[in-house]
Amino acid sequence: MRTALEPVVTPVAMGRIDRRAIDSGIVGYRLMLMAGAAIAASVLRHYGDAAGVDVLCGPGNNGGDGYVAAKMLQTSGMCAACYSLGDPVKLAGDAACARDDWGDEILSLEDYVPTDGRVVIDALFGAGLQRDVEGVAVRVIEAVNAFDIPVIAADLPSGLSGESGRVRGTALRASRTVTFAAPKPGHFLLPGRDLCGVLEIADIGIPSRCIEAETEGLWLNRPPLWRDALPRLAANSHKYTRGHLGVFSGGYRQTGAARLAAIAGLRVGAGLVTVLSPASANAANAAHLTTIMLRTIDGGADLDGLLEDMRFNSFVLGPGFGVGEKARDFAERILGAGRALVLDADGITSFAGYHDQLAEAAAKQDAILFITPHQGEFARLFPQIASNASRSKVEQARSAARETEAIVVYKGADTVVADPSGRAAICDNAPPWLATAGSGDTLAGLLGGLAAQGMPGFEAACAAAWLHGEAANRAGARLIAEDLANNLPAFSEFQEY
Ligand SMILES: NC(=O)C1=CN([C@@H]2O[C@H](COP(=O)(O)OP(=O)(O)OC[C@H]3O[C@@H](n4cnc5c(N)ncnc54)[C@H](OP(=O)(O)O)[C@@H]3O)[C@@H](O)[C@H]2O)[C@@H](O)CC1
Ligand SMILES: [K+]
Repeated sequence: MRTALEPVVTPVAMGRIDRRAIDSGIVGYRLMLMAGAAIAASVLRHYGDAAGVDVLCGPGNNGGDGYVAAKMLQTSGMCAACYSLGDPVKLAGDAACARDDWGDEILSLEDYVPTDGRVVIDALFGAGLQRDVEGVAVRVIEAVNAFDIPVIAADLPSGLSGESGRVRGTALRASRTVTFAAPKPGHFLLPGRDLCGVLEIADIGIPSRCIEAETEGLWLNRPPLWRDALPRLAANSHKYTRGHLGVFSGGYRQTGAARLAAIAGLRVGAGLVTVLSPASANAANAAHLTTIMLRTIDGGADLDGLLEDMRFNSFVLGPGFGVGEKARDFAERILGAGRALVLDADGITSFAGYHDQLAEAAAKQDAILFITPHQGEFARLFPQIASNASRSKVEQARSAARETEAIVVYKGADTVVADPSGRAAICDNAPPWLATAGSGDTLAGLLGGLAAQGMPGFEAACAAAWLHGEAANRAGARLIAEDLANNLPAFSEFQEY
């Protein structure tokens, strides 16, 4: 069974999706009934033997979901109590219908105290959170977090921005989050992912055509997004049809990073991989290389000579390379010769303050530039984008991709890939133990190896990030970077996902 692409939609786009569904004849309150039912079902499934449920209801439609869930749980025989933030008489529209259908006592949120054995439904704020949480809501959120009782969040843990995954003042820490129709960026971007607990995506009867009409080129990074673009071996494939990856080594004492990248590039399928080493580091590299070849590249003239061989079609520059003019010069020569370049680590830092020069080089015909910054490198290369904290990691990566004509792999436990056209994907499969020395070098090699095989840029970057996480999961918690390449899955395993 081949599963479909998984779109991720912003809260604003979700509002448009709701309106499309309602305009097509679906009754708005019906959506709220379905949303409340999904929350109630989750409570019964996971906490059915709790002593009771306390439903914390906000002043908007998120609160409405809470009243619906409370009614359904009460009808199922569970003891339910509703607490309102503000005067429930002021509720309007569907939320007012839900309050009336609840029809039982509504207590003030001021009077709520967490109670052992009971479950909390968090229906204070969802997609409509526009500003920092304040007042009694802060006190209650902090009390619930401190009490450590099960919390089921309606749509989003209250206080979490569905757009950016950031906390607005304070936020509840949920055990489970039930969202509706499609996940939001805040469910995957950190710290949001940690605050959501287990994420459930409930079908509330919104037709998929309404979701598809409003998706804005953002997906969860999963194999359906790129598996059809993976390199495929044909009976007549030979090593040169599988591409030739060149990985630049640093000096005598900085050679390991390049070898990690080179091994990953070979393991992911590049036909040939050559470590491009300064003469001073040849002995160190030669002592450790077998299948991977070695060639001396000291200066620009050596590199120009190598670039005359069109079979060298992809390069990794940066791991252990050193920061400075030489890295900039090499990157510009490679892009100028119309090759794929993965600019990583020192390669990225070398362009801090020279960002326009990089964009100019990336615009050269046939050049494909990948930039793979972690947070610190991103801030060095794109200080203005990074300092705009109101924009999500997705939006920041998109801006960086547009500005540099590059495919940006903005790394972290929530790696975001973005391309200049605005397509973007969020990765959620990286285990915490992937944060280890040499992990980034391996990712750069995977990407260089896929690019060498001619995989289109956006898909190659998404595949590299996902494979990197998958290999780490397979290797387990004692992972060191050397293990990653040996734990890559065969492509055939998920081509039929
Ligand atoms: N649309 C649909 O069809 C469906 C929608 N569904 C549900 O609706 C939810 C979205 O509902 P929503 O748009 O009413 O927003 P919601 O999250 O309830 O918050 C808005 C209220 O909170 C207030 N408020 C905001 N920030 C605040 C703060 N910091 N501190 C204090 N107050 C603050 C804000 O006040 P205002 O800013 O207007 O003064 C307003 O009163 C969505 O997440 C999902 O659960 C489902 O039923 C499925 C069908
Ligand atoms: K909520």
